[in-house]
Amino acid sequence: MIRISFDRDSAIAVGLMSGTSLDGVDAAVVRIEGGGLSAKAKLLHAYSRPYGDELRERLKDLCVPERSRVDEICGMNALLAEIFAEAAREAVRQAGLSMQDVDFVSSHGQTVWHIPGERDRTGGSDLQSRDPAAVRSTLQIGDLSVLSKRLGVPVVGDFRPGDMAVGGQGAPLAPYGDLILFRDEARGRLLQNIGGIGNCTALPASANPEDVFAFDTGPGNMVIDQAVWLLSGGRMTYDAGGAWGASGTPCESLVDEMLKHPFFRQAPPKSTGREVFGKAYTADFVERARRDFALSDADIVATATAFTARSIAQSYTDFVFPRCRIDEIVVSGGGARNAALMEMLAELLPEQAVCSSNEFGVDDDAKEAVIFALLGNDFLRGVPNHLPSATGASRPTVLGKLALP
Ligand SMILES: Nc1ncnc2c1ncn2[C@@H]1O[C@H](COP(=O)(O)OP(=O)(O)OP(=O)(O)O)[C@@H](O)[C@H]1O
Ligand SMILES: CC(=O)N[C@H]1[C@@H]2OC[C@@H](O2)[C@@H](O)[C@@H]1O[C@H](C)C(=O)O
Repeated sequence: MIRISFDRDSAIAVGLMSGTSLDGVDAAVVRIEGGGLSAKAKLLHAYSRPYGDELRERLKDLCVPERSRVDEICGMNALLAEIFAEAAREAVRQAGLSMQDVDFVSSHGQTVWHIPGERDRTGGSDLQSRDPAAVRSTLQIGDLSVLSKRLGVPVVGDFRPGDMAVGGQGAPLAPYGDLILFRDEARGRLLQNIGGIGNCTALPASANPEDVFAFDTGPGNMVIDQAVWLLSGGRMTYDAGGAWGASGTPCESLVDEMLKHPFFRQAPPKSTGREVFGKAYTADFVERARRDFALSDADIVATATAFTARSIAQSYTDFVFPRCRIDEIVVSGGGARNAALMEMLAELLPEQAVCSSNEFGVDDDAKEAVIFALLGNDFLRGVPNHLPSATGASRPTVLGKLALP
């Protein structure tokens, strides 16, 4: 086995995360002490570089098979890396550091497609006749070599395929970092990230790695964002502060119907994405809301918000609360800024304190970027950096790939 030598106890890393909401790339400059589950991370600076409307729409289309083009995926792989490099450089500058101070960058990349499990075994053991669109696989773009050559530092990335190669779903990976950052001896914590997709990590009090479980709860802001974009004729990309949603009344019977989607019944481990709750899903939802329920625009946004809140709460009732005691729900991701959504969640979950990860010293916007810095740190130390209990992998293994400058 090749083991990369990484013998320093403390490193400065930049974690990069471009998530499913396609709002931009988050960069976290982090000082990491040690490695593995006892690593300590201190966020030195968080920076987000937003994507303009044109780039966001291009990226959305790349994630829709009918509109996606292979030449554009190829080019976007290089282009996004250039954009990530600019974001990393700016984050480091704003932290008062220079690239010479940075030991490594660790990049999640941008997911364009994700097939968490084998859907179709047609062809059986004859590999050549298998349907490739049904093979367990995942694609994150933002080329690691381009990033490394531009920044002049080693870049770790492409974490998900390694988990799939040992039978996992390639997601969620954040629970490993949640365990490092939020484990508590006395209190059971549920970490809820609300990005494009919603995902939660259950950390029972004094959890060992095998006690942690995690899964995607369904859409995070994805349906709200897309509804807002459609209803505003492309002028708004999200519901700032949840104001539009708060001005309407949710149609609970439509939410009841939406919660019948098979994803919500599926037991964890499970993951989802833009393939399921993307543009087409929301276009159908908006059309039905108008045609069958005669909802106003404000009521449609309120209904999308209630759908997100109830899908999260229902996931806990079905899959978390029967398994372990939870005292606190710690929300991170851009959804923590949607007051209407946060209020609905607090109302649906009266037994637990619902708070933001900011209260634990982890910037709610930067949490995932910090976690990817931790994953890169462990890759360089040869330490397994995922939780098979969360992804369904058959064994712990070291995830990631390395590009050198
Ligand atoms: N002030 C705000 N008010 C309401 N919503 C907001 C606000 N700021 C951000 N958001 C929402 O948060 C989203 C971005 O969240 P985040 O950056 O956590 O997602 P992501 O990392 O791209 O997604 P994922 O975690 O699913 O990969 C935006 O698309 C928007 O819907
Ligand atoms: C394939 C993919 O990119 N999945 C993302 C996405 O965004 C949220 C949710 O869906 C989660 O499964 C995952 O990201 C986080 C960081 C994870 O792996 O834990």
